[in-house]
This record gives sequence, C-alpha cells and structure tokens, in this order.
Amino acid sequence: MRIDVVTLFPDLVNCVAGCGITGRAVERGLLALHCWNPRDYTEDRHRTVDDRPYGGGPGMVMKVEPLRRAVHDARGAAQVPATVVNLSPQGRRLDQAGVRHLASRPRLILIAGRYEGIDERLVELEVDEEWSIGDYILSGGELAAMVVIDACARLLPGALGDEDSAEQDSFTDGLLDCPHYTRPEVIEGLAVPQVLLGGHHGEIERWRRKQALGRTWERRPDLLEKLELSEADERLLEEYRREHAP
Ligand SMILES: NC(=O)c1ccc(NCc2cccc(O)c2)nc1
Repeated sequence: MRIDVVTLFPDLVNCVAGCGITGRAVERGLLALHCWNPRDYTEDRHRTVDDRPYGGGPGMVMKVEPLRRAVHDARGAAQVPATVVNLSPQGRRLDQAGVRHLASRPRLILIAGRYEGIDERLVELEVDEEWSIGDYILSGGELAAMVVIDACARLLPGALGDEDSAEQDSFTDGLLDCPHYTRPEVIEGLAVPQVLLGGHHGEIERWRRKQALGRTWERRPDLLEKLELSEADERLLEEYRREHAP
C-alpha cells in the first residue's frame, strides 16, 4: 500500500514511519510513505501557502494552487490511481469499518490542512473523500493523517506478528476489548482473575467474550445496538448483567 501525505510538516508525519508496527510495515515494504510539502510548490519570494479568508473572520486559509500542484505531483509519482482524502472535522467519523475501507485502497493521498482549513475549491477539484478522526479541532490534519496511517498499516497482511494480532482487536468485531493482565499475579492486593490462571482455554475464551460483551453494554451501548448477537452471546451478556446489575 502506498500513502502520500500533502503536509507543511513532513518531519512530523514521517515520525510514524520511524517506529513500531508502522515503522516495521515500511521496513518490510508493506507500506510506502511519501510526503509532499505545498511550500515547495509556491512561486513567490515568501513561499506563501495561505491567505486571508474572503468574507473576513479570524485565521488564514490554505491557498488552492500550492496544494493542487503538490497533489498533482503526488498523483504522478506512481502508476496506481489514488483516492484523495482530506482530513477535517467536516469529514465522516472514522471507525474501524472506515479504516478497513481506506486500508483496502491501493493508494491514498492524504491532505493535512493547517490554519482554518483549505480553500473549498481544492476539495471540489481534487478531494474524493473527507474523513474526521473525531469531533475536535486540531492545529493541523497531520495527527489525523498519522492516525489513519497507523490504523491502516495494522490491517496490512504481514504487518502484525501473532504477538499482537489485529484479529483480536476488539473493534474488528464491533465490541470493546476485555481486560488484560500480566505478571505479577497480585499487585496491591489486586489479583488476576482466577480463570486466566487455570489454563483452560475454553473457559478463558468464554470469560473474555463475556467481559467484552459486558463492558460494551456498560460503556458503549450504542455499539451494542448495531450488533446482531448470537444466542450464545446473548446468554453470556445476560449472565454478565446478572453479576453486575447496579
Ligand atoms: N477531527 C479531525 O480529524 C481534524 C482534522 C483536521 C484538523 N485541523 C486542520 C483542519 C481544520 C479545518 C479544516 C481542514 O481542512 C483542516 N482538526 C481536526
């Protein structure tokens, strides 16, 4: 998978390629990451990438031309046609289904805007999809782009060893994750649940599923609404509710 990022801060974005699972995905050639700086596509002495907003108001707006030239060069840098994505609070809320959608694309060009945002005509001329990583304002789209890169990289075949398999990522089945424990067995009088120490894999799997169902019910009933639970899951959840009824 190839991801190009149009950004005024390539050093920030490239950090994601430097370590961890994403760094390894780049090392293993599973993911290619390239940054394009609109400032390199300016033609004036001051290398201007932003300007004051028409209609007045605070802040600055990113100009079309430098962005458009950067997108144009990013498109031309590889044969494979790209999906151009703008990261902004006006975009569709990113969830794991959205990540699967983006990770299924052979190529993404992510636009990381700064200031108050980008001139709408760039969106009309170049952008295929707008995505938001949540309902909050960031100083720029770079962190949002890095979230997309990380979440997509984890889904690339071979990116995860079995030591951290994405299959067990709770959001892959729409539930929150179960609690996790490691040594020592007791800390400050808090012990690891016995079932996890018994080595009975069937029981452990059952306990983990029940915890995932129960915690989703307690913390994110909205996620539960979206799911068609199996008979077995319904029974597990019922058991959890009985044990944890407030
Ligand atoms: N919630 C988000 O995904 C998100 C993305 C970007 C951002 N700031 C830059 C910006 C702001 C406004 C328009 C625009 O095109 C870019 N802030 C939050």
